Amino acid sequence: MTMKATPSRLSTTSASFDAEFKARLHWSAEADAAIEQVVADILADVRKRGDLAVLEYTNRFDGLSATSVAELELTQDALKAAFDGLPAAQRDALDAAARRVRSYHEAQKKASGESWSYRDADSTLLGQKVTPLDRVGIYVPGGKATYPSSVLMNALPAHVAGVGEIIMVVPTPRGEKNAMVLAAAYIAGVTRVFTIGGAQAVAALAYGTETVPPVNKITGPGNAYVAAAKRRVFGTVGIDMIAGPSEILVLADGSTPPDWVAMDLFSQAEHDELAQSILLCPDAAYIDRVQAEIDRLLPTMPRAEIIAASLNGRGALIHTRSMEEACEISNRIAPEHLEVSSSDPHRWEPLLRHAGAIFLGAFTSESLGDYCAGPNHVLPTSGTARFSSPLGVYDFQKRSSLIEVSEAGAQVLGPIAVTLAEGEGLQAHAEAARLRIKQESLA
Ligand SMILES: NC(=O)c1ccc[n+]([C@@H]2O[C@H](COP(=O)([O-])OP(=O)(O)OC[C@H]3O[C@@H](n4cnc5c(N)ncnc54)[C@H](O)[C@@H]3O)[C@@H](O)[C@H]2O)c1
Ligand SMILES: N[C@H](CO)Cc1c[nH]c[nH+]1
Repeated sequence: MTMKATPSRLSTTSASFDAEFKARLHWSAEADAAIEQVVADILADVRKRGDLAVLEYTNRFDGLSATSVAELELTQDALKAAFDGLPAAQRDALDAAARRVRSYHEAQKKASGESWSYRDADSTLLGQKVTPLDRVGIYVPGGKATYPSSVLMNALPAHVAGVGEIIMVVPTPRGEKNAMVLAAAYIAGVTRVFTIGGAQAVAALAYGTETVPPVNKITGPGNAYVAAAKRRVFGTVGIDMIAGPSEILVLADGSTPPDWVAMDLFSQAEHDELAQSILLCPDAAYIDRVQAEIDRLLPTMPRAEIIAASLNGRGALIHTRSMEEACEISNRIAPEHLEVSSSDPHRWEPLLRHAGAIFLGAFTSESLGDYCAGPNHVLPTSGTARFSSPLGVYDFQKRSSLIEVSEAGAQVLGPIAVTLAEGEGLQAHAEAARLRIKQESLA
């Protein structure tokens, strides 16, 4: 039987558009009660039984027969050996990608990640001290594909931030270790690596076990189980964002070759059956041509089954009245990746407000951002780009306010604080400020 991928065809002029659009829109782990229940049970079990539970789930879900979690830790020698053993082309590509990702994040740190302070005229000092996190856990997915690029995207900004210890987890289904993943961990200076994944790995990092140290924050992308687990451990640890199944939205004016657009839609669909690829375009004939390219190209794809499941289940080709309307719908979707496939991308960019990353112009395939453009590929999904940002150096830092009030400053601030504290009925607050006000200022 020939496999077909026919994303839903919608039109904004149809009376049923809003309902159909809503039905297609966001997948969310919250909506999937079965996943939520499985994840809640795994988290509780790991919290209670530690290593033993991690071991059982890892053996069950990843098809291993390990006898201890310690056995699942990789040594630094193993990481180096993987790097040394790579074919030169792979080593060079990893090095080149790492250089670009590092430079981008160094620039990001300079722009917004440094401590700052200033003094008032009375020499009171005010500012913010930025400190790196002590220990972070980075999740590198590994169930349906392997992600050396996600090792770099997680670990390099952590390094640039100055994080003390970087603990990486990555599932290795059937015990198959990917040499590029290990080599990327070596290049990016990861401190410890455990070959565990899913909700059990998130739990181990959040609560700690006999073998896996507890971390301050967990970052990184993953499938629906990982996304649900991260959401649930928030509060015990920090998390970066919800970075679940991948998404692409292509906003096309019809000027890009349709096979380029079809392949860009495939590029995210091939991650996961739950991934989402959407095309928005005011030209119905162009949408037909993209569908024809989907039909032509699908049989050539090694991951055709996953692509077809994703496009049939969650994909959409949406005919809009205009590019302006396409931009407005894109803002409602708030996609992880937004490609502006237009001959005049800068005309539309100012209209676009919500997206994890915006790719401008026909030559900017989203996949270049996945690997080596420089910005981070760990991005918010499921509409969370309305309030979340790409993973960055700032995720691996925290800030403390700095306040040093001079004696003169205490005379200015004290009376204000006294009045407000008394207004709140908090007498000790008022007295603490009053004690520092000189008698002559009170007179
Ligand atoms: N948003 C982003 O920034 C971004 C970046 C890269 C990848 N991704 C996404 O990451 C995901 C990677 O998913 P993956 O599956 O390849 O790897 P993964 O590592 O996220 O998940 C694999 C793990 O899921 C768990 N699991 C699988 N089936 C289970 C079940 N029935 N019950 C309990 N646990 C189960 C297992 O523990 C397994 O080890 C994809 O959805 C991809 O689109 C997102
Ligand atoms: N597209 C993913 C983010 O959703 C990142 C990635 C890694 N490798 C390939 N792609």
